[in-house]
Amino acid sequence: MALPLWKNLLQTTKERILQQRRLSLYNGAHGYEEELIKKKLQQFAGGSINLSKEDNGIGILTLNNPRLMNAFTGTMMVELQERITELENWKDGKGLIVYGAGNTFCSGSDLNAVKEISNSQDGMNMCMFMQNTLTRLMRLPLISVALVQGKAFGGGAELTTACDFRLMTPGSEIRFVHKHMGLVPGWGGAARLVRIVGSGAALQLLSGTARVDPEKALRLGFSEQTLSSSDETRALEEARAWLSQYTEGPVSVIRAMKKVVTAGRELPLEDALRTEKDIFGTVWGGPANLQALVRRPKHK
Ligand SMILES: CC[C@@H](C(=O)O)C(=O)SCCNC(=O)CCNC(=O)[C@H](O)C(C)(C)COP(=O)(O)OP(=O)(O)OC[C@H]1O[C@@H](n2cnc3c(N)ncnc32)[C@H](O)[C@@H]1OP(=O)(O)O
Repeated sequence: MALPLWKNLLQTTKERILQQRRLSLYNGAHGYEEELIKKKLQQFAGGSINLSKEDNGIGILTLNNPRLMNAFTGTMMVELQERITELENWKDGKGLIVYGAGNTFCSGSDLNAVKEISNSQDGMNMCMFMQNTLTRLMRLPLISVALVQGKAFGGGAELTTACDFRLMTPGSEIRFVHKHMGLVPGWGGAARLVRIVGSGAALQLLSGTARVDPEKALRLGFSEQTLSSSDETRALEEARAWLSQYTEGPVSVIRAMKKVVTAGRELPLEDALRTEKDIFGTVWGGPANLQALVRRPKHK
C-alpha cells in the first residue's frame, strides 16, 4: 500500500539528510558540532554566494563580497554549503564555474571574522565545516572550473583546488599565504594540492608562499589555460566556451563520466573498478547508448 504523501515526503527528507551525513567527512564522532558552528558563523554577516543554473546544464557560482576582495564572511561559508546542497540536487547539472565578483577571485577567510573565532573549538569546527563543504563540491557529479581573475589567496587558493580545473586570466595570481598567517591550509587545500601538482611542488608552493601566476600555473599543471581577456564578462564567456567542450552531450553520460573519475581518484583500485562497473550499468543500454547504436557515429 502506497505511503500517504506526508510520510513519503518525510521519508525522502530523512533519506536526503542521511545521504548528506554519509557524504560528510566529519560528524559527531569527530567532535564536529555542525549546528553550533553554523550558528557562530551566522554572527559574521556580509556578502553572498549566488548560484545561477543555466539551461545548458552549466551552473555559475559567484563569490560576492567585492568590497573585501570576496573574502569569506561567516554567512558566506553557510551559504556556500546551501548552494552545494542545491547543486547536489540539480539532476540536470553537467558543469560548474566558480568565480568572484568584481574581477577578483577570493582572498580567503574574512580576517575580521577570523579574529573572533581564533579559539581552538571554533577554529577546528570552522575547519571541519569548510572541509566538509569543499569535499562535497569536489565530489559533485558536474565538471567544475575555478575561473581565477585577480587574486586567489589563502582559503581562496584552497577553494580553487576543490574544482576539477582552473582557468586563469592574464595578471591573476594564486597564492597560499597561510605561512604568513602562522597557519597551514585548513580547508583541505594541502591534501588536494598534493594530488594536483605532486608533493614536491605542493611543498614549495606552501612553504615558499610562491606567487603562482598563469605561466607558472601552466608549467605546474595547476591551470589548464590562460584566457585571453582579463575583462570580467569576456573571461566568463571564455570559461563557458572552454567548459562546454566537456559538458556537450547527454547529461546522464557527463555525470557518469565525472563519477567514474572521482572513483578512480579516491578509491583503492578494486573498489574503483567495482564502482566503475556499477556506473557503467547505469548508462549501458540507456537512451543515449541506444540512440548512438542507431546513429552509428563515425569518430573522424
Ligand atoms: C584556512 C585559511 C583561511 C583561514 O585561516 O581561515 C584564510 O584564508 S586566512 C586569510 C588569508 N588571506 C589573506 O591574508 C589575504 C589578505 N588580503 C590581502 O593580502 C590583500 O587584500 C590582497 C588580497 C592582496 C589584495 O590587496 P589590494 O588589491 O591592495 O586590496 P586591499 O588590500 O586594499 O583590499 C581591499 C579591501 O578588502 C579588504 N580585504 C582583503 N582581503 C581581506 C580578508 N581576507 N579579510 C578581510 N578583509 C579583506 C582589505 O582590508 C580592504 O578593505 P579596507 O581596508 O576596508 O579598504
